[in-house]
Amino acid sequence: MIYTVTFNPAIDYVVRMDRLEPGSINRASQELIQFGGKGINVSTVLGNLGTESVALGFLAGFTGRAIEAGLSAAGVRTDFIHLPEGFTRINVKIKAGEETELNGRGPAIPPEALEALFRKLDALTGGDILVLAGSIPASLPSDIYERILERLDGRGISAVVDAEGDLLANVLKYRPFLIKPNRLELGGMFGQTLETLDEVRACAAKLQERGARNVLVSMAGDGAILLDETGRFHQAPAARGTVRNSVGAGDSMVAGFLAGWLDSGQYESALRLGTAAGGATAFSDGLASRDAVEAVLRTL
Ligand SMILES: Nc1ncnc2c1ncn2[C@@H]1O[C@H](COP(=O)(O)OP(=O)(O)O)[C@@H](O)[C@H]1O
Ligand SMILES: O=P(O)(O)OC[C@H]1O[C@](O)(COP(=O)(O)O)[C@@H](O)[C@@H]1O
Repeated sequence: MIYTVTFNPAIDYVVRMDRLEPGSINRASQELIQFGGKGINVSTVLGNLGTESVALGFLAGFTGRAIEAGLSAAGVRTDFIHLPEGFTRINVKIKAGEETELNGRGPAIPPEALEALFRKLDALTGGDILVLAGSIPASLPSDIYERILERLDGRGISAVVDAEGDLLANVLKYRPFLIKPNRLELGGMFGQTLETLDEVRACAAKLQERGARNVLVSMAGDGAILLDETGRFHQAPAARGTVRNSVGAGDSMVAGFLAGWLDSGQYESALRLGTAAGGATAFSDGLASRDAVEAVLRTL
């Protein structure tokens, strides 16, 4: 079974307008709600592709209840821990020519709730896949992903980590099956702005040397590169289409990659389905549907 963990889910409130003027009243020409947070997006797109998963994590308040109801209406299995105080954040994504994002902090996660998550993770067994994705609320220690992988180490569970900075750097020693930084996040880990593909490849190789088995670097409209565990580089140009809303494109790529890998055991096919899912989300208003992914696949 695939389990996704989202420490800091979010309602993504996506608004479109011609122009954003700071300091004045801006009115949206279109608005849309997505039940998000990185692990949740991965579960949703996996479900759309016909691959079952269980979404784990923490929810609070009315926004948390809305996410749980929305996921279950979409047929996604969930097993969230409900926090006693606060509310799940609302992340505002403004599309006004360029994209501006305002991501909330999220509720505090008390030690008992964290312990409850650890107990759920203790039930995972060999062959399971665990996706740890997204930021963590400020109340948690920054080594939390590391602690989870330490606890699961040696049990035959494949980890997928989509996170930034130290959250990602500190798990590499546990040999995660897959990591998926985007180009900006990858460069940030080395204090560099990555301009050329050679620079991207060199940084991906450094993360593999530190322990990651497969390194998938997404580069939005410039596609992605994969350094697979055999040391081979694969390059995948982005799909072509009209971009509508790229929120969740990276998570969709992770979902497509996993579904493709489970189906074929081939990295090339996994990357192809990842590229199609990422593109299909970028070309849709919400996350990629199965039909949208299949339509993009036919163009690759
Ligand atoms: N503008 C786009 N055109 C086509 N494909 C895109 C576009 N944006 C994203 N994608 C696809 O989705 C993948 C992940 O997107 P990216 O924006 O790099 O991830 P993240 O959301 O994690 O920053 C890309 O590698 C690409 O395949
Ligand atoms: O946990 P973080 O890093 O704040 O990111 C959360 C945001 O990322 C998203 O999961 C989208 O991520 P991607 O665009 O990178 O795929 C949104 O749904 C959510 O608002």
